[in-house]
Amino acid sequence: MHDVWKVYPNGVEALRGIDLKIEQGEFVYIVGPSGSGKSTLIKLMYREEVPTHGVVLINGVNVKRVRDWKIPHVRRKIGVVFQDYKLLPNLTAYENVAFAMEAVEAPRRKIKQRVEEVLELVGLTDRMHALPSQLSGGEQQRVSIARAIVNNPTFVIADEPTGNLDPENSWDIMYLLEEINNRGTTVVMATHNKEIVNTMRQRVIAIEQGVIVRDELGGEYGYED
Ligand SMILES: Nc1ncnc2c1ncn2[C@@H]1O[C@H](COP(=O)(O)OP(=O)(O)OP(=O)(O)O)[C@@H](O)[C@H]1O
Repeated sequence: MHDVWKVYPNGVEALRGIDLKIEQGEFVYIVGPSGSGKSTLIKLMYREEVPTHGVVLINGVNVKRVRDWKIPHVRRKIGVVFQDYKLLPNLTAYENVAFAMEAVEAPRRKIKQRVEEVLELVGLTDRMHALPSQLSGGEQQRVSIARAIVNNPTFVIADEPTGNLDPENSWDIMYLLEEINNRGTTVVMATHNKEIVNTMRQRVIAIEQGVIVRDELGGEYGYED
């Protein structure tokens, strides 16, 4: 990101001059007080929002210049994980993950093999025919991680992935993200979880009022909440 500003239509300056480079294979936490701009920064990374000013490059592609019809092509290389999972309620765990491959028109014969592979990685082989409503929060988040990685993205973005989970399930999710990162995938995660950031030391970028105030390798959470 080069001098990135995001001003919402109501005049709120959510980001004010962000300069940031994340290399392939890094693990980065985005921290900061509520309303400081973390989600906005993350939305720019998966092209949910475009900058008001400045340049966002994802894998070398300027997201502002991407035509609408090409957005799915850019997103294919990005997996996104949300606090509230965002699974399709009428599809099973298996179908939720398969849907992400169908959306990018993966060959039918590959879908079954790959979906079963990622569901095994997240430890849900025996729950794959359950609906989201029949799964615990931790299990639902593991389905959403399987969905995020099924197309072999170059990076995974997680916006408070442990926000709705108890400590044990939160750690399970973190070990999965660590495993995904160890395989070479870049992971960017916005979080309020002090214990996780201070235990699993990684690069920490702190934002306050839309400005980067700290960027440290092996950093700490640094706030009291
Ligand atoms: N769609 C929107 N329209 C207008 N203002 C917005 C919009 N989205 C966010 N904002 C504002 O932009 C600022 C940054 O919001 P953002 O959601 O990026 O913060 P955050 O750091 O992720 O907060 P939290 O930790 O509470 O999730 C806030 O003042 C927020 O009210």
